[in-house]
Amino acid sequence: MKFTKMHGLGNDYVYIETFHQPEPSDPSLLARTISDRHFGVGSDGLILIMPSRQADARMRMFNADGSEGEMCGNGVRCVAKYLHDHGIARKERVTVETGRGVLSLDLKIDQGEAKLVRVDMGTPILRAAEIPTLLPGDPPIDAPLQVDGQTFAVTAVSMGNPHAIIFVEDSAAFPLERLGPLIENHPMFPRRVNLHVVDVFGPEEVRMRTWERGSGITLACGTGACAVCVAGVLTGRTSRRILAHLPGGDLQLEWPEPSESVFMTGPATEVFSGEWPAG
Ligand SMILES: N[C@@H](CCC[C@H](N)C(=O)O)C(=O)O
Repeated sequence: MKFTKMHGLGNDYVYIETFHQPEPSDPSLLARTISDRHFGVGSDGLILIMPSRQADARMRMFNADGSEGEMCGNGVRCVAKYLHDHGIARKERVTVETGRGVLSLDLKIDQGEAKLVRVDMGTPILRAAEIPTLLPGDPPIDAPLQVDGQTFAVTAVSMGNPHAIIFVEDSAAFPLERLGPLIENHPMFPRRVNLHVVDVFGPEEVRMRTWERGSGITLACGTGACAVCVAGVLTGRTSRRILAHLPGGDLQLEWPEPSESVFMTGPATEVFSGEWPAG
């Protein structure tokens, strides 16, 4: 089975395209084996690029633990790049069907290759029941969450997948490795959650670190950066257009109006291709 390794700001996935080969029989199991950084290719998960009746392609994403996520912001930029660069949809605007509907992506082409992608990520979901979270508030804004004897102020936002945002003084000092799994699996988040700790440098600039549901610490999270942009506006900490510094690099986020889409702009990079022995 042919695969391509790609990343968005170091958030790396193994991509398997099923336009020209059969779908893997058990993508959840394949995600677990192929993502292993010692015994597999090594990645934050697996992404399938599949034919779609509604869009140029359909994306399915699986975390490193084999669980399926509804959306992946860094992943969908790479899918758009793959569609363009590999000749499946050689256009400057492509559409991708995801777990949160059909998204539209604009590609910046340089010497025949897509380098930068701007994505219409759709409107954020702010109803607590649909995020889903049992935290107080609709949406929960700086709601108290007790973890390990401490209380954190948490804002919850869904971009199709669930996110919890905690604003802190110094995200670099936050014990993400220890508290990440406790918050991911907290009873307040019935479908688990992606956690982001954020320090605000100014109304238009933040720094963030992420613990991802199903994959642990990653170098970047696209849907998470969108959720941080929304949480910054909801809590009055940032303006509607921000630059987010993530461990793997920078993303630009924009949420023009409360009822409108969030837009994310960032790079997409292909690393190498190979063949995996079994599907
Ligand atoms: N890295 C992604 C998000 C991947 C899915 C997430 N771990 C989940 O389970 O919701 C991104 O760039 O958005």
